[in-house]
Amino acid sequence: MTPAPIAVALDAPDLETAARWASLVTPHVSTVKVGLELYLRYGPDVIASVRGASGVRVFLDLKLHDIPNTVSGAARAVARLRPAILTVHAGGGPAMIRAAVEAAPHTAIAAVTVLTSLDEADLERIGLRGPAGDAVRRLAALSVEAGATALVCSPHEVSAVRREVGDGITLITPGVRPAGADVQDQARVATPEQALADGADLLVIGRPITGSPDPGAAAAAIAASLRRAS
Ligand SMILES: O=C(O)c1cc(=O)[nH]c(=O)n1[C@@H]1O[C@H](COP(=O)(O)O)[C@@H](O)[C@H]1O
Repeated sequence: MTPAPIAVALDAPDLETAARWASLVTPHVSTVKVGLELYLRYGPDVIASVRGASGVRVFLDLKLHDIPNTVSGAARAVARLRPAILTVHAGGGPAMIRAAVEAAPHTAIAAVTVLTSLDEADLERIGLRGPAGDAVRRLAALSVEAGATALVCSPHEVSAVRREVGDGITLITPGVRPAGADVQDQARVATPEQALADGADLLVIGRPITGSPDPGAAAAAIAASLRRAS
């Protein structure tokens, strides 16, 4: 069976747990995501550990955000690990995004538009007035112009972003919760079925899978619900 278009966020406190989660979910999902918690603790070795024997695609979510020269060096430093995807913050601007794209030519640079944990009151406070969708579309357009081949947005904006950037750009949506699941610190959420129907290419799902007593079964259940819905 083809693995589902899901990146399981391995936000684990230790490498053993992350590697265990990765091996339990990889028959069911296409990708695993390594974020700041694991990478800052274990560094580059974490990539080989979670890739394991299966060779699953690894999404390295470091959300780089600095001046272009610094991001260029950082992207070059991790490019040798050959992650399939590397995140940068779109708010770093076009020159920064382009620097990452040029420094990691074999990795898809994914620009994070507006974090899915922010609601409109938060955006107002940080000076991004108006609907979240407006900021997301603006950041998406500038990121693609700067060479990003993937974008991260919430499921709420994914159809508008698809209209903005067209086909050929990978749209990645965190903020995904199965019906009835706790939204925790996410603000702009939808179900996996809805996110996919609205045009997402890859769903980032963490705690609804890794917080389950049986992460393999939780991943398999979401993958099956996506197959039924498609
Ligand atoms: O870049 C990301 O992956 C990301 C962007 C964003 O806007 N929101 C967001 O939640 N994420 C990541 O997606 C994952 C979501 O995890 P859960 O909320 O546990 O499903 C976390 O690893 C976040 O770091």
